[in-house]
Amino acid sequence: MMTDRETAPKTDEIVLQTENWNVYYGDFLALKGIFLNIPKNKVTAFIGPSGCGKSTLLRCYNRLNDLIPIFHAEGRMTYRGQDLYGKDIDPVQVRRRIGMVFQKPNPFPKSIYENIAYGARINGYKGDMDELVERSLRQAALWDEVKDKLKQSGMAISGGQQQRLCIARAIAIQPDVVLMDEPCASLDPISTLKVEELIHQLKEEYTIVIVTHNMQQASRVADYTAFFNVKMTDDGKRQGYLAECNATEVIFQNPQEEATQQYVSGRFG
Ligand SMILES: Nc1ncnc2c1ncn2[C@@H]1O[C@H](COP(=O)(O)OP(=O)(O)OP(=O)(O)O)[C@@H](O)[C@H]1O
Repeated sequence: MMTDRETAPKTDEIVLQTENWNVYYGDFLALKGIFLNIPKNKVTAFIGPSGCGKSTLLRCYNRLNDLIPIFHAEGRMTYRGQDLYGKDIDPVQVRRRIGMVFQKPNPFPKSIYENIAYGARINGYKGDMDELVERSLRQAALWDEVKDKLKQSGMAISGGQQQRLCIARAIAIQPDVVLMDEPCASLDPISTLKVEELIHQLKEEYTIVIVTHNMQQASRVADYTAFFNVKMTDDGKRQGYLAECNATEVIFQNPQEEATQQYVSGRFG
């Protein structure tokens, strides 16, 4: 059996690193002993059965769990070598560098243009706003579909377009990392493929971590895949842990752990 320390990719430049990371909700230890490296300009997918802590870990990376009063974490999590949970770290600044796209598209009830411009403006963007809006929408592969209706509501477009608008909004503030929590869960197959193509392009500029329940999606988009699992504790609690992380083709074709093999071949989860 591999040790946890051996589960992380080592060859690439590392952007996010966790060492012996434990997450509690109240006194419930939801995620235990995570050692994981997230490499630069790659897509890392988190897969695993429900409740294994994929979203919990993802939300740790941009301090989003801070908003949950019963959350607390132990261990070390660094972003480019800096302690993400250090006393002098401003979570708002963290979220500027490490953006997030959620499962359900959540555009602001504002125009398509303002969906991009608003965040950029409150983040102090001083450049040409028209240019930023166009560039962000182009990067999100949405420009051609919305260029003639920038003043229309961002909520009056299809779900797939809304999700690409949310991605455009996330990248408009020029983050370093984009976290995606099941970004295609509410999309039709064609929109899903568009978002997957987009993820491929975005990794040229950004580091991406994606939670997905869709194993085909992980195999299509991810360079690395981390398989999380749950185990029953003696007192009957379901505790999440990182079973294995490796190059995606290894996880899908030649995993080291029996549970990974069973999960990727659809035998549980
Ligand atoms: N806000 C919260 N308060 C208390 N417990 C929570 C909270 N959020 C998550 N949990 C618990 O933490 C564990 C991990 O949940 P999490 O949502 O991270 O798992 P997941 O792998 O993303 O699951 P899914 O695939 O179903 O979305 C679960 O036992 C869950 O019930």
